[in-house]
Amino acid sequence: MRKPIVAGNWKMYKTPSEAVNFVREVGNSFVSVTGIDIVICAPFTALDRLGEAVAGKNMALGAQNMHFLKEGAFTGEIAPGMLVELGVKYVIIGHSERRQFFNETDESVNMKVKAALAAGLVPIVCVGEKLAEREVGDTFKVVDAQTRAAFAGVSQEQAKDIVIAYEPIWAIGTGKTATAQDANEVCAHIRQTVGTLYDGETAQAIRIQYGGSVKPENIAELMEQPHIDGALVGGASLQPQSFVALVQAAHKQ
Ligand SMILES: O=C[C@H](O)COP(=O)(O)O
Repeated sequence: MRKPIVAGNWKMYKTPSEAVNFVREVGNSFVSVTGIDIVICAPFTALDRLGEAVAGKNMALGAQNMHFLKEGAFTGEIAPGMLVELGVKYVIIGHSERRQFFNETDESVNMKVKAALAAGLVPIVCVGEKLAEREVGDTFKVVDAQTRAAFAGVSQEQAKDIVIAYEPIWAIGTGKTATAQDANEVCAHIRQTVGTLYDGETAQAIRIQYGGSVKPENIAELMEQPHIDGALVGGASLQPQSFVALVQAAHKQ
């Protein structure tokens, strides 16, 4: 039985004080919630104060990116150990916005996945096709290649800890969601790919989220699907009431 995971990806929104106010407004909503992992992936600048704010609130902290080296002369970059010291548990790797705007490649994604695992962070690895790729029927081919590349050189034991987020790029921030059935079909294919890389047990253990215009209104149907274990949520995770509603709707499944 895979534990569901709902993660908010705040992208480049919220100052540190806005982030702390969010947690204050969420209050104790999640304190007695069990059986689901609840994660906030905040901007780097908010992580320190958030670490204190979420203590005892049953929310884990995530970052949205990191460098693959432990340290070095890389102006503007953040190393895995810097995140660990702030109490960060998860890190999004290879989000399509980073692939599109910041030259993230399958190779750098793989290096970051390995570095995150080595540092004790749980990578949330994003895969997903562009609209043009979907239209020519290449969805499976694209997610298959991205998944294989991301897991290259990762041991079976480590692979089980990785979370994959399937995010069709055309559904991000557009209000267009893949149908729950279509999303499930792609997640099933990703699971199958993991199975060919490792084995059936690993494929069954790995958690796969869907992302792309997820809202409190559509999360339940997505979570009902057998291969969807959670959601990576952008816009709808920014308001406390909406985030609480997302977790509640996801948790009923
Ligand atoms: O990481 C989150 C995704 O990019 C989805 O964003 P969205 O929920 O605003 O469509």
